[in-house]
Amino acid sequence: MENIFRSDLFAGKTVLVTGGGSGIGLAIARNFGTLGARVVIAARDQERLIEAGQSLREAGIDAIELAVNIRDNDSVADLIEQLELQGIGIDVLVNNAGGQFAAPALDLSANGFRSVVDLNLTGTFLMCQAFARHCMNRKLPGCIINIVLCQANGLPGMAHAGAAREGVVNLTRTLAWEWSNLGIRVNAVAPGTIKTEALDQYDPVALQEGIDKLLIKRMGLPEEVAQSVAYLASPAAGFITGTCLALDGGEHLTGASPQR
Ligand SMILES: CCCCCCCCC/C=C/C(=O)SCCNC(=O)CCNC(=O)[C@H](O)C(C)(C)COP(=O)(O)OP(=O)(O)OC[C@H]1O[C@@H](n2cnc3c(N)ncnc32)[C@H](O)[C@@H]1OP(=O)(O)O
Ligand SMILES: NC(=O)C1=CN([C@@H]2O[C@H](COP(=O)(O)OP(=O)(O)OC[C@H]3O[C@@H](n4cnc5c(N)ncnc54)[C@H](OP(=O)(O)O)[C@@H]3O)[C@@H](O)[C@H]2O)C=CC1
Repeated sequence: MENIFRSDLFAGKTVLVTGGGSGIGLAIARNFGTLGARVVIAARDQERLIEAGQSLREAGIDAIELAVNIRDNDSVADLIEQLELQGIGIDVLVNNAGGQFAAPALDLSANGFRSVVDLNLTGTFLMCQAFARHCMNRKLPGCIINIVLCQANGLPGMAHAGAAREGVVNLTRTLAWEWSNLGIRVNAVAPGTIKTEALDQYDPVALQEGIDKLLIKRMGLPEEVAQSVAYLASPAAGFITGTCLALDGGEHLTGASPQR
């Protein structure tokens, strides 16, 4: 996909992408790297992360891999501490790590519900808070982009994820208020169905039914998410905060993918 941005747009900036070792997160990291940024990718699976980092370096991108479990506050604090010890300042945080499993609400165990909220909502909050403290230490502004999930019309079959992601959208608005005086802009991007390997865990028939309902009848591409994120992090979006951009082929109008 053609990149519409200037190749030195993020020169001198460092971008941290959680879940940057795969799928959408890796596309986001690659895009920022192509636009001149140093990128830090962080996730749990170190083997996959190192492979992703190598692929970025082979493309001439300055990339660093670090371990993090965003559900664990100590692990989040360790990540930031390691960056600060290495003298690396983060300018842009992309909270992309997340996920869920499909299950009807009646079948969800309390622990299953909790684990998805813990990952997507609490984990995102912990990363945001650690980043805001990092910005305060540096006395520099920052930018947060939270990747959520198209949930505007409810999310049948994924009640835990819908609730958690709507929570992140509201968190995005609240943090935009609270941290405006720190010069931190906070926005979200809500992708619909995006073509990544992670979709293999979903029923292909349910996925196709969802796509058939869209106004733009195809899956989105990770690179399309990456370019929207780059826009929101760029000076062109300097007057935008507290918003959530739907990137979903119209799914926020037509409704979510059908329940299984
Ligand atoms: C509708 C069509 C849409 C079709 C339309 C679909 C559009 C898709 C758009 C979105 C795409 C993506 O997000 S793609 C991203 C894909 N990647 C992922 O989703 C992976 C992320 N998943 C995870 O990280 C984890 O599995 C996560 C869900 C957080 C749970 O982590 P934990 O380590 O806590 O997991 P565990 O300890 O094993 O389990 C905790 C509890 O959750 C329950 N649990 C875990 N996996 C389960 C499963 N597959 N099915 C049932 N229950 C499960 C367990 O039984 C436990 O409950 P008890 O037994 O009661 O203890
Ligand atoms: N593909 C799609 O259609 C859509 C995806 N999304 C969202 O976009 C994001 C990326 O999805 P996609 O690339 O498709 O899927 P992936 O499964 O490839 O991405 C999820 C990433 O999150 C990381 N991750 C999961 N749990 C944790 C954790 N506890 N701590 C740190 N990192 C974690 C994973 O790495 P690791 O396992 O190594 O920790 C992985 O890199 C997710 O939040 C997803 O829900 C939203 C809408 C649609």
